[in-house]
Amino acid sequence: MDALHPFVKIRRDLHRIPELGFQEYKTQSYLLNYIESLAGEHVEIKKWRTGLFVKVKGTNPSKLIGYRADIDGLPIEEQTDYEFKSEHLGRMHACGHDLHMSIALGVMTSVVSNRLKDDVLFIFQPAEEGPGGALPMLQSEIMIEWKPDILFALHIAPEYEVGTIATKTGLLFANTSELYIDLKGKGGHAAYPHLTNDMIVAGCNLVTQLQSIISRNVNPLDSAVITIGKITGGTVQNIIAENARLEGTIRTLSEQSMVKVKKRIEELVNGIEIGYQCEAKIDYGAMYHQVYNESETTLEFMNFVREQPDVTLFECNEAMTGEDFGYMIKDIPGFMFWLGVKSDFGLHHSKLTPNEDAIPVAIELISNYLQFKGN
Ligand SMILES: CC(=O)N[C@@H](CCC[C@H](N)C(=O)O)C(=O)O
Repeated sequence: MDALHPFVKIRRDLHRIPELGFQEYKTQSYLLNYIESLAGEHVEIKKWRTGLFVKVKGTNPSKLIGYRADIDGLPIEEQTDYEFKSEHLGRMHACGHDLHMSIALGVMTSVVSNRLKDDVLFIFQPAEEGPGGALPMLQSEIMIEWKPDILFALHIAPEYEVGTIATKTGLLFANTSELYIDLKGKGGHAAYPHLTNDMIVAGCNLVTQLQSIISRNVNPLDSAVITIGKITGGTVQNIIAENARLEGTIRTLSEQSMVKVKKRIEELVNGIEIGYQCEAKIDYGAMYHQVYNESETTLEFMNFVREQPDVTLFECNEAMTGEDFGYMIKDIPGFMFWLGVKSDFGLHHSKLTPNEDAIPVAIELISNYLQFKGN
């Protein structure tokens, strides 16, 4: 039987211990443990909340190249058949951050043993799924001092075969905003609806109305999404619900559409308040800036990928996914790309099973890219 690739083993170790945003204590300690085993005078480690900055010094640096990997998991009960399944009840690495971390550790190992001329900053970022670690990390004293000259990141893509690298210049990921709507009416006996204001009925009606914003208020050529992923409300089956809460997310390709969608949400919620004689509160939670790939660095990377024997470049369209990495490359030139990991189940699914062959492929590609870019 073939021995397990060392970074596949690391991915599996990390897969067992998914933690939510800003609670990544075990993850941080696992990463630290590994990175300290590499450490020498050329490796400088700084902790930032539950994340890490690791600088691998070059031999004669003229720039700092940044590479970011996100580290948090999701509130999902895993349903894979893995023998290395999540050990944390109701938590899962269902967005591939376990692969993102193991690939970054593999690249770091290669850069430490094969130093570049330039410095490389590895950023292990907490809370990508929410409430967002990129912006506070970017504003931290550490990153102000260690501000990369260029910066990149990857995201696994279950829809592409292993060996596919997909990206484009310009807009890659949408603008996002979380959406929380609390409704408060008047509860009462299930048999006396005329004496109550039922927030289950109001909430369901609102969910349906929200869909009309996308179909009737947003230019069809400027896509947007409103997804309500969770509804809670009521107490038991024979009591009319006094409260309901809708939790969702808004995605838009343009920043103007985000403003417009929010304005329409507020108008419709206002209508619900009047129509159902209830009180409503809207909270937008975390918002992420779009991921916009800077032309020069992206084109250079795309040309580099085209020359590599084991990978194929695919020029993809933009996606409605969000990523707070968008904040990091708002002012620092850089890019993000998709890494093919073919899985029958997609991102945020309880049965996501990325093909681990993508791990060595990515480590080799990124290590070679860094040798090309940083020497
Ligand atoms: C790559 C990915 O799946 N990212 C998440 C980011 C979530 C941002 C925030 N919590 C929201 O829901 O708006 C995504 O769901 O796209």
